[in-house]
Amino acid sequence: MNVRTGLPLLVLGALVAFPVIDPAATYEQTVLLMAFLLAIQAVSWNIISGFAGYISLGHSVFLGIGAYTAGILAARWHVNPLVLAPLAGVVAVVVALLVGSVVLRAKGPAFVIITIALLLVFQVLTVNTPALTNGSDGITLELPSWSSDIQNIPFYYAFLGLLVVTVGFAGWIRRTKFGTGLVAIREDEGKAAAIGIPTTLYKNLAYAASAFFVGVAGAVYAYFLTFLNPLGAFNILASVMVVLAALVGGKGTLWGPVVGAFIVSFAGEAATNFGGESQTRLVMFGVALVLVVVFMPDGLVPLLNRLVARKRQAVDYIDHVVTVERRPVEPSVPKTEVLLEFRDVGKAFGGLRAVNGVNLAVLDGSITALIGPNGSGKTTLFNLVTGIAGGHSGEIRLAGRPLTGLPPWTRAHLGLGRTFQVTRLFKAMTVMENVVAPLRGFAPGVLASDAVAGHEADRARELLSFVGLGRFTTERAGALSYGQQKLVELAQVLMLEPRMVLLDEPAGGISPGLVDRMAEIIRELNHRGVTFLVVEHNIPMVLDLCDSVFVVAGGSVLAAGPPEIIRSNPAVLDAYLGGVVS
Ligand SMILES: Nc1ncnc2c1ncn2[C@@H]1O[C@H](COP(=O)(O)OP(=O)(O)OP(=O)(O)O)[C@@H](O)[C@H]1O
Repeated sequence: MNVRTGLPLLVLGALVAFPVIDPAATYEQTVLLMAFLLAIQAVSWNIISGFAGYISLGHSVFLGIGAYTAGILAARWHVNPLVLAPLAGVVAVVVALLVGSVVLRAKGPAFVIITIALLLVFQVLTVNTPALTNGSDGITLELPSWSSDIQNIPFYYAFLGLLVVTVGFAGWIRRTKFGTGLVAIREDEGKAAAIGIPTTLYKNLAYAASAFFVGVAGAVYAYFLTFLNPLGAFNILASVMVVLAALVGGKGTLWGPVVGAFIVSFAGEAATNFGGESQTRLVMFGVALVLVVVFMPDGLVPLLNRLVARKRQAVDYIDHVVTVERRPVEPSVPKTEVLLEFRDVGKAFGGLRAVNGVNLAVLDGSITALIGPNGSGKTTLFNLVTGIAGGHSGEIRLAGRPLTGLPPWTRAHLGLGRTFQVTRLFKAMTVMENVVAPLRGFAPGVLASDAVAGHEADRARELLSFVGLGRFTTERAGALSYGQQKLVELAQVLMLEPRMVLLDEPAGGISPGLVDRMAEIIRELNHRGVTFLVVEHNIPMVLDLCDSVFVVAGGSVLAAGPPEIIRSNPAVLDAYLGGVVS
């Protein structure tokens, strides 16, 4: 057993034993159970905000919803609120799904503000529905059914048990394909969609998953308090504490929110005890938030992890050298069928016509180039094909199927892969995680499957060896050289088993040796049946590699044909190629 599993088990053992050893320590039990409650919320918050990167500043809204669900029903049905706890969790999930389908369309600061507004909306709702909630007078619940001798001990174990389950749940999510998808969304949502991850569904499920245990805990909390009112149940300070806990410990990590919740709870308690007035607590949280954001933006757990990793790196440092395995390339077969077609496609950004009546056909099995001066509309055409940009005129078809209206992930599932001009790997993930992240299709079973396992992991290893990076699987993607990142991005796209790959400047910014390797890989993949549309400024490479070339200028196709013709076309030479063609 190592420190990572041994330490939590040791702490858990001590926490389980504590009330047995000292049953009369009511105050300490209360402090601890409040820390457990904060940790349950912070770990849950971490699913939507730490993993997926959507910062919810009003997350304790689900605590209030769980508490009110249990409070209202317990008062009406005269049942123990603990029995209603699972139902409270389900109600929180239903609210999260309903609310999430609207609020998760917003991103960044807009989403943060909406989540605060949500807290206030529920506060106003509970005040203004007295028939259901007893309005601002609140709901008084029956006292716990057990003897006052043991007082808080059942609540202590209920919250501790819930915390263990919540941590287990969050840890399991992080290990699944769903969890990897959430981290991909956090790192680069557009890219995640382009590699087949249905981002809208993932975000909604993450929001719902982050609400369940908070709702369950809300029901237990209602019984613990035996009194509920709108201001207490939908409290902004309680929500800020959840965020602070996750930030202090390290959002996005499994244990960070737990560690942070204990630190924040104990510090808050100390401020209340020694600070004189309750305002001390507010000032302290405000100052702590600023200090954490400025000096420890990643939180405590990642900081400790980095310190340990730095030591380790000094011992087993690996030299970053790409080994190139040369493969024979046979002549490709003639192509006649159209795979990708643009029919009179136009796209304007305000008054600027970036793409203007483009007609273009990429033959199945070909390597087709799209060249043109900077700003001529090449990347915009790629964005229209992959669905990153919409709102165009005309029609784009893949294998005869119109792509209009399809989200980027469905286009990826149809066999459309794409690399980016500036590589867009998920830099915080390992090379392996990056390569297994794409989804070739979506079925509910995918969500729960292991992120890095089985056939997919084997295939990823195979692809990484193919591009010459087999030994970098455990390396963080951000630590690789730019050229290596380009190759990993290509391996990532190949996981989609694409029919067609759009390459945006594959040779841009990489060393001459890697340019040759890249051309060789493209040729070999083409020989295996992959069709390419390549945007590239390295004209000698393009003319050598491609079967046909489209030249665009000012958003329109200026010339098209095989490389020999393009090489000698006076209009093309004039507009673009100049002296670079050899
Ligand atoms: N999101 C956007 N909003 C406004 N204008 C844009 C946007 N994207 C592209 N443009 C403009 O559209 C035109 C075409 O840009 P695009 O990036 O497609 O050209 P490009 O041929 O790919 O250029 P480069 O070779 O430099 O990458 C440019 O004038 C650019 O400024």
